[in-house]
Amino acid sequence: MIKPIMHDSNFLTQKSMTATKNDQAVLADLRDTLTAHQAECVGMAANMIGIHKRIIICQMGILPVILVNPTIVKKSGPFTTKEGCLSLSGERTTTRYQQIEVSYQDQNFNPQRQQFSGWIAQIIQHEIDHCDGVLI
Ligand SMILES: CSCC[C@H](NC=O)C(=O)O
Repeated sequence: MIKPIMHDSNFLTQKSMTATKNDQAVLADLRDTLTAHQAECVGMAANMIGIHKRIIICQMGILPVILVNPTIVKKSGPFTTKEGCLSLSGERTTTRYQQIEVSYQDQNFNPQRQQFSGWIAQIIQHEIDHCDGVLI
């Protein structure tokens, strides 16, 4: 189901909780909502649609990929950049890392560990920050 986008910074700065298999519906809602906003949005975290669970979705090429309970376990190559966010107005300067290694569960809740770099790594870092209540 397409959900409304949250803009309340009190809500968005709270930390999200560990997701479980009971949160399957959130995965579908994130897919539907990202698809509805794909012209202006490359990634979302569940709290952006009102759910404080650690679930993110990132546009990887044409494929939206879901990462459940993602954690950055390694990072290298810091750089400064500007980002926007569907939940905020304007762009803000932030520090990101070129390369990251992420442990997470996939959409079937199977454990995964994967390296990402460049633009996709940047989107994942932005969305994991959302899970921690950190806004750009
Ligand atoms: C560079 S990461 C930007 C991510 C942002 N989405 C919000 O969480 C967006 O503009 O899609």
